[in-house]
Amino acid sequence: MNVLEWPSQSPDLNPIENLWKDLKTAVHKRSPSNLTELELFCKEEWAKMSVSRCANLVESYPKRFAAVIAAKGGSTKYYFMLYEYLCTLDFSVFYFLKIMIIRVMYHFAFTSQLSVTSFPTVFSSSKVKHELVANYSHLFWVQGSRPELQPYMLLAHTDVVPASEDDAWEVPPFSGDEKDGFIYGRGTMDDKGSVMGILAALEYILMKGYTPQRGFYIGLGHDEEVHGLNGAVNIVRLLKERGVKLLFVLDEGSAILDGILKGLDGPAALIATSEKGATVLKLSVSMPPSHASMPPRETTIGILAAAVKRLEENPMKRLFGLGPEGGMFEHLAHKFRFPLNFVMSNLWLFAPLIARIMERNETTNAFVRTTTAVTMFNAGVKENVIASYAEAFVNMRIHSAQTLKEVHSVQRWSTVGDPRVKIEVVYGFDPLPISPYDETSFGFQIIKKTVLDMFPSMIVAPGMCIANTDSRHFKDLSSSIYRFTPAIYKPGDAQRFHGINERTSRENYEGMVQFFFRLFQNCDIKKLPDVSLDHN
Ligand SMILES: CCCCCCCC/C=C\CCCCCCCC(=O)N[C@@H](Cc1c[nH]c2ccccc12)C(=O)O
Repeated sequence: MNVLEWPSQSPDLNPIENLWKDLKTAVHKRSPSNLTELELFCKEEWAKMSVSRCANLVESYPKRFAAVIAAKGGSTKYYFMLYEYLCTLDFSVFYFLKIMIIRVMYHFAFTSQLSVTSFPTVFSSSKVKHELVANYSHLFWVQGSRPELQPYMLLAHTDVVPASEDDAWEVPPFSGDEKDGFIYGRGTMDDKGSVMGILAALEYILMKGYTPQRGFYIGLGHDEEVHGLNGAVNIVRLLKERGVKLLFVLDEGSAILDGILKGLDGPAALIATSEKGATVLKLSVSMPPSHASMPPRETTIGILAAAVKRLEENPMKRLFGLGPEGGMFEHLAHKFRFPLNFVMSNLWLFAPLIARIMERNETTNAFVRTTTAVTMFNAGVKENVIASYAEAFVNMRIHSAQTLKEVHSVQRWSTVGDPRVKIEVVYGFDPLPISPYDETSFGFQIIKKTVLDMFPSMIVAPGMCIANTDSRHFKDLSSSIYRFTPAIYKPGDAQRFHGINERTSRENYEGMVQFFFRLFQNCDIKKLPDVSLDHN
């Protein structure tokens, strides 16, 4: 891995300076009267900063960069705009913000350079066209020798969710250190492992002098963890403008599960043919603030907490067997131990019983229903003031047998059930269509063949992605969207996604490179392999 220098600390080049200005102005307006209030207001105002404001600042980076080069490293107009604020900032109070933004900058510095030196053949080959999209996402076009063949596309993303060194990681989360055969670090599973696997495989295949017959695209998004609205969405826009239609799309979202589905003997490669829908709701309660010595019978916090508790105590209805997860378990049925094999083969009868067993575990519960997760709760400004405002964010993942509209109405009318709780929809989309997986589905069968080339006795079945991926933005470009990473996950690994000790084994990483190396070649085969889903 090519580790770059830290980005310049020039104020012209650091978007943190603009955010500090915003923060300072906002906090100043609220006139904090002591240190506690100052800290509180800072945190509240920081939480209010919009993603689009940050994205705009980051997007202005190339302009600033050009201005600094033009000034031969000297000051630019950007510097003078910020200078007065810089002079007044208390660096100790803002230290944690600074660290956060430096990390973001470091990330962008890495992704925008994308290791040209690590993949010299990729970046110098006449067969590969590389372009930056929305400044930080990458689009590669690898030209095939037979332009009449429809291209396919591989997706991955370079951005990650935050990780804190205070969270008891076995090795620092941004070190990329190897321990006992595992590479640790934020992003190793989600999703820098795929980025590196795809690029390393491309590097090798080009070095080998192989010319693919079927052209393909590689899209590496930079903002998947915040919905892909700049990266994936703009890649799709570009491809649409160019009239591209894709034979299939392959993204993260499922894997080889070994021991995660209880009762299943041996590992199973689950190629997800769909993904759940999602919605984020904001619940809020407002009332006039008052003195803590004369509390009203109910407070904003109490009302909202009760609504949140109702949401947690009343999960959405069981839908197991009514979506693509039904097909998944039926395909796997013969690999389950008795009596589960019999039960799984007869979901029409036993689905309600299996649902009750599966809902006991948080990973398998996600296949049973639309899930409800209360992820943020903010309220109160002072310990002796009755909070005038309380808000909670609820993140729901919608089962394929339900719609966004249905979920919204259930929450509004039955579960929250208190008109004092305002419900706003922050974001939402329906479950994704189910991609084909029959014997004539080129994408599915080629992915399956590639898995079987590597692991001849592996059971391969259509699966279901319980989270969300950038591939959902590609549904107008292809009806064959698959989510699968050739990594083997064991019990405990699911908790490493967005959690602590995210890691990938050396074997998984090697497997990733091998998989894509073989996939590039398998996509050139003339006739689909004669395999059916039941033959493994
Ligand atoms: C979530 C992991 C479950 C683990 C299950 C165990 C099996 C592991 C097999 C495969 C790996 C799954 C990979 C999932 C990729 C998830 C990518 C991701 O995290 N995307 C975000 C997108 C997102 C960001 N904010 C929101 C808000 C609302 C909906 C979606 C998103 C995500 O799904 O959270």
